[in-house]
Amino acid sequence: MAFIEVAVPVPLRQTFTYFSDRTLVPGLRVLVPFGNRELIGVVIKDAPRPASPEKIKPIKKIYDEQPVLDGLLLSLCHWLSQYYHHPVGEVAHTMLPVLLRKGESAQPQPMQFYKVANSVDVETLHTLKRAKKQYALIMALQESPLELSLLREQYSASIINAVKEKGLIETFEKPASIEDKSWLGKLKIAERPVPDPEQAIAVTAINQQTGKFAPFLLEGVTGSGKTEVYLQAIEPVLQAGKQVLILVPEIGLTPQTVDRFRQRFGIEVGVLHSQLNDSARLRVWQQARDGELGIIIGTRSAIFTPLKYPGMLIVDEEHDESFKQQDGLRYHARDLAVMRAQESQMPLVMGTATPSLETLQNALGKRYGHLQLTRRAGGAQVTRQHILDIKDQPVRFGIAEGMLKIIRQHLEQGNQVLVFINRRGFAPAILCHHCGEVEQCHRCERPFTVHRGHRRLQCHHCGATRPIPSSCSHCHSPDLVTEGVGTEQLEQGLTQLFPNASQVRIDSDSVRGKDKLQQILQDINQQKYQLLIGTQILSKGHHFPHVTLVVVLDCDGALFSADFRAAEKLAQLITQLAGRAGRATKPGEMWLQSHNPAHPLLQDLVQNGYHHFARHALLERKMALLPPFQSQILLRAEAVQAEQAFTFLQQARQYLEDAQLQVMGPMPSLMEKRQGRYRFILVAQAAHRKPLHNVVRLALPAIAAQPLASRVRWALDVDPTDFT
Ligand SMILES: Nc1ncnc2c1ncn2[C@@H]1O[C@H](COP(=O)(O)OP(=O)(O)OP(=O)(O)O)[C@@H](O)[C@H]1O
Ligand SMILES: [Zn+2]
Repeated sequence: MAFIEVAVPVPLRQTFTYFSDRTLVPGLRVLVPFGNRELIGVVIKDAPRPASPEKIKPIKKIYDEQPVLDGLLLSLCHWLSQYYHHPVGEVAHTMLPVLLRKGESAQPQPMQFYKVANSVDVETLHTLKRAKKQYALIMALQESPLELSLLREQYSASIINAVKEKGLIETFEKPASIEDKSWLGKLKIAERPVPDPEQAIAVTAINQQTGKFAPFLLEGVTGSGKTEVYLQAIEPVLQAGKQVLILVPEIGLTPQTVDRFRQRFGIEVGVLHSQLNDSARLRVWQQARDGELGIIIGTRSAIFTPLKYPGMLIVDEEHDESFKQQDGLRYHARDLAVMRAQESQMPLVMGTATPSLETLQNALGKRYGHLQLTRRAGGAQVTRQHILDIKDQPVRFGIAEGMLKIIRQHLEQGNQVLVFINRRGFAPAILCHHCGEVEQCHRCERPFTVHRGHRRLQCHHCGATRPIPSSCSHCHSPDLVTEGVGTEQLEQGLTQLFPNASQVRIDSDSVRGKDKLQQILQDINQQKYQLLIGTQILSKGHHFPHVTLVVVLDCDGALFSADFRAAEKLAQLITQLAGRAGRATKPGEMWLQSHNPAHPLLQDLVQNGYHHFARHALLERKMALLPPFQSQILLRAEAVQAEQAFTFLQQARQYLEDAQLQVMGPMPSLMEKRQGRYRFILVAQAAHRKPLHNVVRLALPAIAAQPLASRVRWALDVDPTDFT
């Protein structure tokens, strides 16, 4: 009999001991009794013989023969649990694909596919033409057979059943086997551009470090050919039969990237993103683990993908906020990438035009190799940036007269214009013209956004919606007016102002659905649209060769934010937006509308660029004793009664008092109330990570044992990036 330590997915910072009739290797999944439930846990190691062995319960079931967390991932799991002060059982769960958390087999299973039945002839198909969806399904299957879960995702059960009953489709099974390194035989390098000198230096520098832990910041201005550097740097890695894992902010937003990798190497690329169904996700996980994929591209959680032959890690747009998980285990995928690269002894390339100050500081401090691309690829010119002072200027739909003129010029030359605004919806507020009352979400105490298209008000903080009222909720006057401009209104306005320019709106309301954005992006590059109106989505890595003008309507709000990262984020956004213009042969320009044209941040950015801004911002952070020169840990608490959340943090504060730490708060979060709960934060920071983490580690049990701990919602956030 053996005693085994198991990590169980419960919010307790410990492992639990069970017995088994045989020894078990770490990383296997087991079913264990826990209270009156049974839970799937992960074997951590052998446990010492407990004091009262008769009280130990048996392991009920062993799911795996091979560990689902290999040695390297298991040590990453321990590191995560330590560093983020998070229960190890929950960490192990987070690291696994959903189906494995639920107990599905980790071994590849035969897959059910559908194809068009052999007996179907043209005439039968003809009779289907009126049943449009059934017809579409048949046409799709005729192109290539589809796996069952994918088919279910795209077509309703009734449609699938209808064609099945008519005998038009039939199933077949694909065997479960996975072919180790089968991609290597198919690998062939498509024609590629000759790298310019800076690109060549970067590629060589990376390749000299093969087989070693070597983190690099690839700081390259927008359109400088960073992706081309990745492509050329991974070439020898793939040729040596090793795998490459690439993290990107959001694949839905940059489908072009995946295509570029596929086309360059002619092999299947494993793709992991949020819209993928659970079985497809598990399949990629298996293929990566068993060496069947050479390239895996995924979003944040793809950092947990097991690799049989780890060769290189790439984090594209490393500054992107989506790499930080904002609930549960609040990990930063970029920081984990550093850990993984170190464990597996491989190079890590973090690329961006707008490095986070954390990564930049590591590069400037020589902890990371620093590669720079200072020129745009293929002879494209740098986007010229300007500020338009709109004080006292007449404004229509949020656009100043002067700006309209500039837009008109670009449109008349047959070019595309991108207009950015940070707000979706019709207007960010609706208020009573008689008494001034603003319609607010009671649960968040913030104004409702007006969505004319849906005829509803929506709270952008909690999602609550209700019909647009016909009279003021306070004085009942029917005279309600909207305040400010959102994408919806801007679109209507621009249609009026430029009736001859075809336009498209791109925000999370207008591009719902999987392939819609991809289609729109294609249409944009085929010049179906002249005016592109949208939110942040438009700032992400897209290649728009015909855009020559980018207009930023309103960035003043961010200039006065209480969040110390607001300036960095704004500078990144503006620079990335500017990077969408002038990427090909035509020169591009960007105009920022502002009531504060002399603001030092805007001036610095426009005159000297992000490169200069970021180095200056680092000096400021240093003087202000802020990250990356200080480490922070944040304790958040929220409760229906503000008092409780506040008091909980105030009591917690006592346990954090230490000469080496600076503790700030409790203070209200930037968003003081959300979904009916009041929210407070407590920030602990220190110049060195170690003492900070030690104090927090010792304090946590006492904090968790406070009576209020069970009455408020609270969480710990290590290296926090979000203070809302
Ligand atoms: N050496 C080169 N010679 C010619 N064209 C190149 C070269 N390198 C890259 N390009 C082309 O330049 C364009 C921009 O390159 P790429 O998309 O790699 O830039 P990027 O730095 O990743 O851009 P961004 O960060 O702005 O998204 C692409 O169309 C690419 O094919
Ligand atoms: Zn709300």
